[in-house]
Amino acid sequence: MAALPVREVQDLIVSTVKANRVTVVMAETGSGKTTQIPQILLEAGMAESGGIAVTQPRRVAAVSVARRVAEERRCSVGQEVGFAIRFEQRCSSETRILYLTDGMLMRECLVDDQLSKYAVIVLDEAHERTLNTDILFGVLKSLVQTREQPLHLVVTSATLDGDKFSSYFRGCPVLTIPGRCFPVQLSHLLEAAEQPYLQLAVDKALDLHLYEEAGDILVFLTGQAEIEQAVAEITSEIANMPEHDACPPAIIIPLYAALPPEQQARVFEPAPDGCRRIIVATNVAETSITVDGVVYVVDTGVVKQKAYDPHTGMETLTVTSISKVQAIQRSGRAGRTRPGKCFRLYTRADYDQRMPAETVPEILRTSLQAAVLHLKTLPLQVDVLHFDYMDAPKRGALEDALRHLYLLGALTREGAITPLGRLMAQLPWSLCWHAPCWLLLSWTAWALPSQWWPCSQPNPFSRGTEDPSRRKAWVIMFSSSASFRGGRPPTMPHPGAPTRGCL
Ligand SMILES: Nc1ncnc2c1ncn2[C@@H]1O[C@H](COP(=O)(O)OP(=O)(O)OP(=O)(O)O)[C@@H](O)[C@H]1O
Repeated sequence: MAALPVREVQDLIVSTVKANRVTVVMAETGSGKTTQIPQILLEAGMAESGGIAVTQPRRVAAVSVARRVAEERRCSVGQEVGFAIRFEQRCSSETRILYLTDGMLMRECLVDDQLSKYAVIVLDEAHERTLNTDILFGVLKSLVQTREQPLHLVVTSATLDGDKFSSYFRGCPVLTIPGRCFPVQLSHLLEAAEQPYLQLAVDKALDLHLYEEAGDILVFLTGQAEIEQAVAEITSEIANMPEHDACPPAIIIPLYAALPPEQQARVFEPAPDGCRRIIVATNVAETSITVDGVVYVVDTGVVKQKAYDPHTGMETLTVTSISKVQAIQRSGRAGRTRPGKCFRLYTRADYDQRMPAETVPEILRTSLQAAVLHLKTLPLQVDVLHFDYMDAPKRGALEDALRHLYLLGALTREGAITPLGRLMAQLPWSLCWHAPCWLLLSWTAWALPSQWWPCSQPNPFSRGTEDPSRRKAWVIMFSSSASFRGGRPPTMPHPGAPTRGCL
């Protein structure tokens, strides 16, 4: 196989990264940004004074890419190449290239705000514009200027606005690398469909399975319930095909973030001979990952995304149209190990006229109170009003968020986070539920007869019992049980414990 496009220009990449504190690299999906750039920089001796960290917006990508690069470098994961995600890290003092989620890199700042373990940080899939990535942009932009020991930042994506990124990063160079691995043939619906997208996607997957040549199929849907329904329908349709249709065997594989890691890993296991895999996934499969064997992509054009309604103050997960950037990323899951085809279940006019060019950054579609609380939990002393945002929220809205958090007791008058604020940041509920919940809790605590209290503890809120430490302990106990319902017992170490022992 010919060299990947990124390898063709490796000398240019090395000289540009060495000569600049920040470099933006744009290259087609599958051209080798995630797997090759860190190796190129390692081979050029750029990991001598520190390691190379490569951030990924999703855990599944961090793990699968680390495995691939370790395979290419003929080492075990955890030696020269490692990964660090919530609850799991495979790295050691030998590790030079570390793939980690952007949340994990943020938590590294907890112990070392200079990130002194790293000589190079690659912010991959920068177009995703998660809250964490946007904060890292601001933090690292300042760190590359101020850190004594040189730090190089590389920002990569197939689909970002190079000019905007360059002007944000003080006019840094933008390397645009041409060429892709294999061609991907795109097709759109000729006219708007009348069926719901779920039905369309199931029908398309069955059609491809029956009539197209060998190759796995990747179908994009929006969430777990839909995926389970699609998996059940495809499985039952294939099982009920009349024998004369000579339907070949197929394995149907779901993929979504809430699946246990060992089930997610099934996506990377090759199909048995003569068998086709049909993978039904959320946008966890949209960027970064290579699923060897995928030839056909079915793009429904929708995604489930966090949205904030300023009128109700509620955050909701809403099914909404993807952006053009996401459509390009989805089609880019084909054409990585062989030529591919992408079937878009929407018209060309929809793509041209209805789809937004880019995904709205998370900071602009999330509750600002939650975002500000998140910023305040960081040890970075972020000044939320003057932080160097790439797309800054309105100042008035930031001030409202600060005021509201102060009224909830999450911040002090000076704007510092309180212990209650830290608890609130851990709870799995939308912030708009906190005030009623705390009120209900206080009322219950005040009203309950003392013998009903757990473990016959005296009621810390009852009249006459004024022991503040007991009161605090009970609040912590209550909050802990709430956070446990969110899936993580409070006594466990924080999932984002930094990568101790790595590099
Ligand atoms: N697990 C894998 N199995 C087989 N081939 C792989 C695997 N991972 C990567 N590759 C090969 O390496 C190429 C480069 O992958 P890489 O993830 O570095 O591309 P990329 O430019 O980062 O893509 P994207 O923009 O989609 O993240 C792929 O196109 C594919 O040919």
